Amino acid sequence: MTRAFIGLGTNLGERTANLKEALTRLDRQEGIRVVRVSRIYETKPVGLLEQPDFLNRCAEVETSLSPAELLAAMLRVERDLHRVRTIRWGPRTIDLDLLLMGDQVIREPSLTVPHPRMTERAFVLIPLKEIASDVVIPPTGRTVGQWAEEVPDRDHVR
Ligand SMILES: Nc1nc2nc(S)n(CCO)c2c(=O)[nH]1
Repeated sequence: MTRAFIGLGTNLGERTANLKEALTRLDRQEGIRVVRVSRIYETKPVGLLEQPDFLNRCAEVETSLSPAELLAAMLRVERDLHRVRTIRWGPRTIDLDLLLMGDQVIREPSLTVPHPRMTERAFVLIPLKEIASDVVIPPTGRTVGQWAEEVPDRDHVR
């Protein structure tokens, strides 16, 4: 079993229901068990600024799947929640990002773990710190809590 961390985001439709449904569907998948979740945070959009505020949370899962299988399961949940990939960085019903997969470092065309932008994102680090403050982000050698201390725009996450 591997301990993985997933970032969830939504800024379209019934946002709270979208987050709840995504976690329910993830937990139902063979080989995935949701073991812990952060609370939900209201966050200012990063990237395309002219869009609705997001709700973000992070989840810890225990999984027997490979990283590619876990990512495929996450994409199925996005599709089932009618995630339409239209405008890059634009509004979405649900966005699932694979943040950490144990202490693995994966650099493949279709899969980069840890998530390449997670150390720059308050909307990831603040919720993640709540459930994984002492987890080290490879290969940086620094913990989620340490990265969260210095990430910009912490006040954009409430
Ligand atoms: N606050 C916030 N801004 C975002 N910009 C993008 S793209 N996303 C989607 C996640 O990559 C988000 C998000 O989840 N939260």
